[in-house]
Amino acid sequence: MSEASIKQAEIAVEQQHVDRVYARLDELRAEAEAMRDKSYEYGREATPEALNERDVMLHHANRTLQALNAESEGLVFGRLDFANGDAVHIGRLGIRDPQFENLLVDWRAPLAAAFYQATPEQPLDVVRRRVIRSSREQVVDLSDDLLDPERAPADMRVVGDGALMAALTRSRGDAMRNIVATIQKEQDEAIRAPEGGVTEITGGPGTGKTAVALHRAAYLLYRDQRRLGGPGVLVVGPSPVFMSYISRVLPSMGEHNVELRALGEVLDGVSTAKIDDPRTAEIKGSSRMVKVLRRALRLPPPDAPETLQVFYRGAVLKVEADELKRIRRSLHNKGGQPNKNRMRAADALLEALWQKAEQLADDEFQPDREQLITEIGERIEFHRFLVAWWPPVYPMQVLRWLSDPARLSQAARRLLSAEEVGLLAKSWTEVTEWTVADIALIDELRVLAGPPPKRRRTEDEPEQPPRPVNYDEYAHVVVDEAQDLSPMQWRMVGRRGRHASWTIVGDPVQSSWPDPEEAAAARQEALSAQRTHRRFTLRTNYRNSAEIFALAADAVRDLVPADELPVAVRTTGVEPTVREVTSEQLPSAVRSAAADLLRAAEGTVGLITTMARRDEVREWLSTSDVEDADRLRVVGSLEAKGMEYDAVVVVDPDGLAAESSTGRRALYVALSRATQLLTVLKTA
Ligand SMILES: Nc1ncnc2c1ncn2[C@@H]1O[C@H](COP(=O)(O)OP(=O)(O)OP(=O)(O)O)[C@@H](O)[C@H]1O
Repeated sequence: MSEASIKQAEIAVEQQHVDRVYARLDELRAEAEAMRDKSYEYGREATPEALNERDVMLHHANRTLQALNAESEGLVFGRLDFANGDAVHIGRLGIRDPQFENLLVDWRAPLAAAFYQATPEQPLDVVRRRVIRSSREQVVDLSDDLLDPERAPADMRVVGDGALMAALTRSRGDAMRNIVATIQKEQDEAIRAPEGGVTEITGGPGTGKTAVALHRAAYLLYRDQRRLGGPGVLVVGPSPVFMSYISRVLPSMGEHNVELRALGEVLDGVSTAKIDDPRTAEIKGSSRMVKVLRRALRLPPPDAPETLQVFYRGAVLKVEADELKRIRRSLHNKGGQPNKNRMRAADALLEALWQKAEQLADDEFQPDREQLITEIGERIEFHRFLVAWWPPVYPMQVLRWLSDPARLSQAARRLLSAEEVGLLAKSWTEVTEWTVADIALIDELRVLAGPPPKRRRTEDEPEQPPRPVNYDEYAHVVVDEAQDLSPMQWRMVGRRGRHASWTIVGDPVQSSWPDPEEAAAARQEALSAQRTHRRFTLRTNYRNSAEIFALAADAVRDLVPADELPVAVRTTGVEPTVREVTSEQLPSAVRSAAADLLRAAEGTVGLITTMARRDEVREWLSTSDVEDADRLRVVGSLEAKGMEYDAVVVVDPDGLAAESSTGRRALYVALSRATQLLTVLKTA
């Protein structure tokens, strides 16, 4: 038999099994739907037991349906043949036949671990590992590894080679896919590491850190649904574009209950993707800001009254400016959140008024302490004074107040330079949209100020759903592109995982944060409650061709020891194109490079340029009639973090490297985004 017909015969064998799996899937789906319908009937009897039973049944039925209805593509993707003649099929779910025999083993189950861990050196009783590729319910390709030829039966057929290579050369499209069929051993070790404490996964571009982090989340959810289910897992990443890029990976594995949030979306009620210029972002992210904000909250609000004067039974009681200042200082010195100290502030003012009254007491004016405090405390004018002098503070309003350079200088004395004060004040003047860096400051202020009193709902306002107040209920937090979190962002994210276990993935070489030591200290503080730290390093770059990665690595060779850079496994024989043009020629060069790559590559084409030039480059392309422009994405260097495109044009690499103090690293990120083709356009 020819090799092709052997393969066809083996495909037919696997197709039979795949058909059985899908038939059983239909049965299970029908059973779950029947259970769901039955649970509604239970609900009609309103006894507490019946309602409770209904909830349990409904929850179970819905979860089962969610898992069964996950994308059916690639449901069965692997098979292991063991030395004792047994065989199991591996898939995205576990499915048993009515006799409870395994038809399909969930990739996360212990029995499936050998699929990822067996090697020719350590075959773990596996003779043949088979990767099965399907299109919908049809098996289209197979690829085998013969791991233990000595123990293989004589009639065992081995077909195809390189399931991984085949997966890597396929075009990627707009959304990241799951890699369950081709997870590699070093990746699997990180995915299946125990849950507790901190699991840190580092590695260069394209080593699968994001993929591994998401598969780890799916694995942990499978292992401990009870603890991690519900809103138990939070995944934080750099940008909404990135979150949308990775958003299908977990649902494709049947996991829907994971919160994915970009750094600009971590805080409820406000969401932004706007990025400050590098210098301003650097100041806003620095841990010096904690003190600046603390001091800002101690300052009197703008237009606070300077004296307090009350007429009481014929006497004028007056608390002067200095004394009011002293009272404010002593209230703050006692600690506590200003919003929780409003009653204390009222008491302190009334006490000061009583002391004035006591000083004025004579034969005719005989004030009584209790009486005075009750009487003045109930007056509307006193409440008006209190609201102006010690108002409820709202985090965003405090930042707006700091657009006044004089006020900000006071809060930032000896912490920020005059230039830094100028930049911040300017960024908060007439804000129409907050920036990603502002979100961490707003969150810090939320905690420092305490909850403001609840505004009374007007009748036509809908009731808001209850929100978590302290955000610390997550059981597991995954941080992606962790090298880019500023100290203030570490504080914000750290608050979400006070009692959680953590998976942290990143690559220090790709960092755009200028002071790594400061960020490391903030990160250590955020994770200070964690006792266990385990580390994994991924060393193989699965994204770029070797030719593309060699050029990308040149951007950082003198910044990093060579053995800290990953190794790209795929050679294509296609070198990146580097072209030099004049500034005048650049717009047309960009248009023609984009058009060339759209013709040459399937899937997405990314144009990566400086943050400052992004809109201009978009403009150049919008006026051209490039075909297939819906496959084009124009992004600034920071927005390219974590992203991947089939082909990439890097526009003005020197400008990109010069854009910030970490520009060379940003250039390394930009040059390492392409899976197939790369064009670099330099300006002379
Ligand atoms: N074992 C694998 N099988 C198939 N594809 C893989 C495998 N590992 C990684 N990939 C693919 O390689 C690409 C890069 O993976 P990923 O984005 O997770 O890398 P990363 O380390 O997070 O990269 P970066 O640091 O550049 O953001 C993705 O397309 C991913 O699906």
